[in-house]
Amino acid sequence: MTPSSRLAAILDLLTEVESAPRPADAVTSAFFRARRHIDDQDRGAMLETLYAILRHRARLGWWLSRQGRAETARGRLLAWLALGERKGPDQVARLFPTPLSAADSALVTALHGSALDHAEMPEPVRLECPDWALEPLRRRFGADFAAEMAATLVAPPLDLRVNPVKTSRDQALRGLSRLGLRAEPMALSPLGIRLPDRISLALLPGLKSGEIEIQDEGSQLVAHLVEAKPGERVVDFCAGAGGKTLALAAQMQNRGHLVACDVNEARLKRCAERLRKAGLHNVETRVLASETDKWVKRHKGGYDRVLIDAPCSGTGTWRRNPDARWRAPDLGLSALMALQARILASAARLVRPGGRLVYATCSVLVEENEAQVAAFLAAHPGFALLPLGEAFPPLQALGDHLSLTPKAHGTDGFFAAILTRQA
Ligand SMILES: C[S@@+](CC[C@H](N)C(=O)[O-])C[C@H]1O[C@@H](n2cnc3c(N)ncnc32)[C@H](O)[C@@H]1O
Repeated sequence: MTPSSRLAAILDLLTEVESAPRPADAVTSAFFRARRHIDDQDRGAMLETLYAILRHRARLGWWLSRQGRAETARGRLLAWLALGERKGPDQVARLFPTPLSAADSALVTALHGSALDHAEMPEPVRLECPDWALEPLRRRFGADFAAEMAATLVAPPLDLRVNPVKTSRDQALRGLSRLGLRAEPMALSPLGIRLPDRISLALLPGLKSGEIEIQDEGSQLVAHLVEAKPGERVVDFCAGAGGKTLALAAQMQNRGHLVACDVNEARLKRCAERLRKAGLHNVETRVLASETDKWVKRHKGGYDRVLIDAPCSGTGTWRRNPDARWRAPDLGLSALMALQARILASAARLVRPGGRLVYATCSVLVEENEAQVAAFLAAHPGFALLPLGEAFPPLQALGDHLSLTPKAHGTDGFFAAILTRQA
């Protein structure tokens, strides 16, 4: 691609991402599937620019409205070229795929030479924090609020989890090094591998063969804390497309019974496909009508381990999905919290006496995490908190709950509490 045709494609992609109600990663996958002629190098460069623009969305919007421009994809791309790539008006005019209007040229001329951040920007704009999450995040992070928000604006490394049913971590590391890729074992997750450099996923044949999966270290640790053992009966209550189901089934080495439940049938179908590819066949997928589906009542006390990876605000995923912060949770925070409490109370019935319940979210908000667990324990005296270090000694220093954040731990934001049902 010439620089100009690449910019035209970026503008098309950005326009689609901004107009579609779906997450940016889903839109980009569909975009490139429909344009197989775009090679890996161009695709990588396009994604880099797209994600840089998404990470600066509020600040670019602030500059546009200061110049009296509407916040459109075209305006944002022009502002990015001037502020982020520091291109002058002549360069932008040469590169841009369509002629610049007088207003476009005026915009680029006005912005050229300025930094992306400006002293007059309100803090939520400078930190790219949406209004709906401002107060809960300030409460959660206190003096660390700005630093934690800044950490969500740094591109994350590529995290992989090895599928122990097909290979070992050492073997996978050797394979990556033979491909000339820098890869290191993760500090905390025993099956994790981190690739610090940006690479094309096409370079990883293990993804196709099911030997490795893409999974953030925090998500791997949540699955690890379930400690599902071969031969046990386990439920993944909010299994979705199966990120953690795959990890649990692999821990069980294909022995025992794992039920992957969700209210969303399409996600469970995707989960079943991924399980097949990974060579995991001890899993039953089950569509629930709601968290109080009759199936739950019929299987009261029937499972050794239950994982609830609850629907949540997703505030822990902003580093990987920078566009997610601009989509307020569909339900609103308080309805989401009420749903989490209902799911927790209902799914807890599945745990046998002496069994383990893990409540997890990819949120960093206290309301969805510690407060939710405290309310559950107060209402369910038959359950007790198992301190993290007792379940997995390498995490002892983290306190009673797993509470990960991008700044403090270099992972996505994840929460997990381990609860045991008294025998
Ligand atoms: C955070 S996502 C799960 C992600 C998944 N565990 C993974 O690791 O890929 C939460 C899931 O909860 C499901 N969910 C929402 N409401 C539910 C309910 N009432 N009962 C069970 N699952 C529900 C959603 O469909 C969604 O797939």
